[in-house]
Amino acid sequence: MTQSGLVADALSQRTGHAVELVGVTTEGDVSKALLAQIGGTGVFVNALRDSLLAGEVDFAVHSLKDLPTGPADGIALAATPPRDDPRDVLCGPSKLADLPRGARVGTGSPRRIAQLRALRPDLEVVPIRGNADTRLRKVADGELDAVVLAHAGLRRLGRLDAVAEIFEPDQMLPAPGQGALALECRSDRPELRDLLGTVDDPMTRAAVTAERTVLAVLEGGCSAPVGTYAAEVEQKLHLTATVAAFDGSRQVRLSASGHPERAEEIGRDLARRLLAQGADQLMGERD
Ligand SMILES: NCc1[nH]cc(CCC(=O)O)c1CC(=O)O
Repeated sequence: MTQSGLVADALSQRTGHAVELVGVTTEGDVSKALLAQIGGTGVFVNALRDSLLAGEVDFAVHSLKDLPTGPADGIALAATPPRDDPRDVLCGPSKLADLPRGARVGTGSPRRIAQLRALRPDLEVVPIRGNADTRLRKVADGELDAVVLAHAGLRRLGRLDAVAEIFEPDQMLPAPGQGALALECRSDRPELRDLLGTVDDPMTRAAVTAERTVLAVLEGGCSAPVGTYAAEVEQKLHLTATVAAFDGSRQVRLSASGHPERAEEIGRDLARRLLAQGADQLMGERD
């Protein structure tokens, strides 16, 4: 609701149209199952798309990283607004290096677990679910020593005060699409698509296209230990991607760059190079 409100304000400003927020509860909001088990199949997305197709709402705002990589029938990606900070953060009493040996760190994301274990093999990683406030409360209550969350989500909720450390992409590569939003509408509404397109940012779209193509070629969802980060460097799109063993013992990490218009090709080539270096074997391993 918070991020949709921000998008509604930006759209009203650009187009002069009033935007009404309609709350839709998704399976991802209510299910207690770990995202590593139910994620990647659109649990935060499907109910919103059903609402679009039923004509109950005109457009939907998603966190782009929650979108499955495959296309959806009758649905168009009308805009990717300028991306927020894509990095992951540690919330707790200290930076990662200063946490005591064996500290309990909450995250259910195989990508974050694998990269955390590579940085600090001694930590006890504890799977958690729930929204950001629920997770932060577990630290405040002393149930956990720290949690890993996305900077973008915390910023939108006004909870950056909880951040102890921002992970640079060379320590922890974010999820494909992290920090970016996706505006979807029905593909049979070209005028609406144009209106929504007023908040589109082409460089964000190029970056998330490259990142999500890596994930698609690796056939991973949000449960895959795949980290990516693409950004503009000297007018080129620079992409880095990693596949990490779940126990943190090994990582394949590669980079590529090219013209932003070739984002998909850059992502596809990088994914193939990762596979050639054993990425598929790393992805198949659990514990
Ligand atoms: N899968 C949960 C999810 N989906 C989007 C965000 C917020 C960050 C974003 O918009 O990319 C989060 C929470 C998190 O990862 O901490």
